[in-house]
Amino acid sequence: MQLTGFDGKLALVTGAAGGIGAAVVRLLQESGATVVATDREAPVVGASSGDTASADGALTPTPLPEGEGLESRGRPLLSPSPPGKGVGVRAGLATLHSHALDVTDATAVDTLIKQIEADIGPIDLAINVAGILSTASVLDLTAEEWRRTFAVNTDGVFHVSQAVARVMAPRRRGAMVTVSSNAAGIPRQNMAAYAASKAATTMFVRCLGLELAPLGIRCNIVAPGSTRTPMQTGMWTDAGGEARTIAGTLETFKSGIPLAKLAEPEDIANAVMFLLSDQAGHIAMSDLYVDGGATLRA
Ligand SMILES: NC(=O)C1=CN([C@@H]2O[C@H](COP(=O)(O)OP(=O)(O)OC[C@H]3O[C@@H](n4cnc5c(N)ncnc54)[C@H](O)[C@@H]3O)[C@@H](O)[C@H]2O)C=CC1
Ligand SMILES: O=C(O)c1cccc(O)c1O
Repeated sequence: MQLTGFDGKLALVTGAAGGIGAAVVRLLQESGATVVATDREAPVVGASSGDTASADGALTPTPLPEGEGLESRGRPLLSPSPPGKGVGVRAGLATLHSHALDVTDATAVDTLIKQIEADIGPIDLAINVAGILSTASVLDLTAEEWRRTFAVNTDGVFHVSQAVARVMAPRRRGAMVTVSSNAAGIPRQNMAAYAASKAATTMFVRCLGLELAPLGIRCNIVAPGSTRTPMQTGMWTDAGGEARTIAGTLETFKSGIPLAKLAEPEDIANAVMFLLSDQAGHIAMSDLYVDGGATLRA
């Protein structure tokens, strides 16, 4: 099946310097969409041509000189990633813009979205990927860590989704996908703040989807399980990860997954692409689990 609906579209991605965000950006570009890739610091664009990609394919965040306009930050990506690795969308040249965006800052979110609409064009697709992991037992969790986790994972999705909804609503078209987590639905040891923040986000996106569906705007969720990105590998003690409250080896993390392997960032990005595509035209307010079956494991 060839996914369609991306050619000439404008997509905004948050958390684009991370493992999953970088994979989403790559697939969007390959599909012919113009992409505005954002992260706390502006992601380096063109990383899939090999100049700045790290071992896991994540874009390396790099601060940009101040005072540059959006257009000057965008440059065409001349070498799309190798064919065959992504979903079945048409490969082609696409423009990639890079911009710093801290999703916890509602004013910055609003300003950037207005700037994109004025300088580049109407946003057709928005993908919330930015997130942080908090690992502390409830007894140790500080109020500051709780607030910070919600500020990024929940408030951040609210800020971006609301600002995007406000520009999409009058046009009565568009699609949004939010990357939540399978932790949104299952209590997890030492993940109280994270899981609660994702549960709140998941319910927010369902309500958002309910309000926007009559306008023809589809809002959906992708719920990954363990995925091979810096967020995940940071917990592997055998891979030099931090000794966090939740720690284990790759084998420990695989053991809870019926498919007996971790997701790769592209597995998650493929699901995002499907939900954004024309082929998901009747899917709204849905959670798509991409966790190798972990959630329904007895
Ligand atoms: N890796 C995994 O096993 C899983 C990840 N997820 C979710 O997937 C999403 C992507 O995570 P990964 O790519 O795995 O992690 P990652 O750590 O590689 O990427 C997360 C990105 O979000 C960015 N970010 C953090 N705070 C931000 C802020 N205030 N404003 C803008 N950007 C900010 C980071 O700079 C980073 O580039 C997250 O929402 C995460 O919760 C969900 C389930 C499993
Ligand atoms: O399942 C996991 O391992 C996991 C790790 C980090 C973040 C998550 O959301 C997870 O579901």
